[in-house]
Amino acid sequence: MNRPAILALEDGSVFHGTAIGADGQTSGEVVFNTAMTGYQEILTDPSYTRQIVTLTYPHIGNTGINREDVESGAIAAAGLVIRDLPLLASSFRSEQSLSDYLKGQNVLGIADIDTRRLTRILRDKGAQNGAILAGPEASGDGAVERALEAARAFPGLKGMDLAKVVSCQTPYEWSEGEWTLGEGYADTGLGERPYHVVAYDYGVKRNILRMLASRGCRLTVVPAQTPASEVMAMNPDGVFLANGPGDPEPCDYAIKAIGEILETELPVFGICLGHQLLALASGAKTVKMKFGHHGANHPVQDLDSGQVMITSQNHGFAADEATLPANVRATHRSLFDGSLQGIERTDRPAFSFQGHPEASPGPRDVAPLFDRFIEMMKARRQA
Ligand SMILES: NC(=O)CC[C@H](N)C(=O)O
Repeated sequence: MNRPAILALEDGSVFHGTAIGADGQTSGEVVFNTAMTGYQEILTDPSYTRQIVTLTYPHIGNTGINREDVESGAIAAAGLVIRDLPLLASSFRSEQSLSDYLKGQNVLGIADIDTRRLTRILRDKGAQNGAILAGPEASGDGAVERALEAARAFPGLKGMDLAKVVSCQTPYEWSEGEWTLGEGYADTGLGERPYHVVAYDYGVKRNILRMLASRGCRLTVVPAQTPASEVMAMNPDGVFLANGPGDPEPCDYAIKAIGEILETELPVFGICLGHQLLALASGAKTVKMKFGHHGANHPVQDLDSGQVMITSQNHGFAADEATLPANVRATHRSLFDGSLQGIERTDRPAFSFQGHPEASPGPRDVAPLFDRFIEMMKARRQA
């Protein structure tokens, strides 16, 4: 039996569809993602915390759910919006249906709505605060009004510090990711993995940790609010700044710690929220984008080589190129809207990227950025 669901937006738009996850109510910022694959990675990306994700590709759930293709331990998105849930999931790796997965984690989803109409609204008006009601909540008198009220009650992501909310609470070591001594990774005689990297967990995706580990890094993952002094006391070869949800600007603890780390000669590499925080700690400003970048085929240009890379993206804020101080250089730009996609410090071994070099939706064009971080750590050690 179909269960009803309602999606309402702050602008008054209402969509009636079918519940595919848990019953109840959820609210968040409604965004759209244009990737054709990767719904598991998207749902479990901690950067989607408090966001309701609309997938523009119409058939979602075809390959079911497996245990491996996850970026964290649980679904992070506040809800899922799709056009069509196939009746059958088919893959030799599938262990569960998308619908059961959502229900099992008490996450709401809505299907059978016109996601093209929804996406046009989000593109024209910008990301909207919204709410989903599902099951008994979505039927009967006043359901639409309740949904609209819940959508308008969501305060919006601007000013919301979520990095410290989703971060790990205690430090842990990470070593998953096959490491073989490859060309360019000279054995330093310091054991299996030669570089010790402290990774700030603002909502880190597991494949980032795997990609660092597979390049010879021993990782200590630390909570978002760890002071710089504690990180320095671990005597790392480099510091990694993770991706994460919410607005970077209110993360004052992170901006302060990164500022202190930048006073040393430690190599620093940031991805997404980590990129925005490196920019803020260097004196630049960040802005909220209209509808952000969420997809798996965004062209980004390397400003030095002129090369264009196909990249995965998931961000709603951006570092503002016009505010970069003299010691920060723009290295990458989006060819969709010209927004800043990468920076480097001219006075420090520190750089960052706005998109997701760890993602591999097909293209792996940006993966060499991980090698660049390794090279920086190697150079420091040889200096
Ligand atoms: N993926 C991320 O790290 C996202 C960064 C930040 N929360 C944004 O929306 O811009």
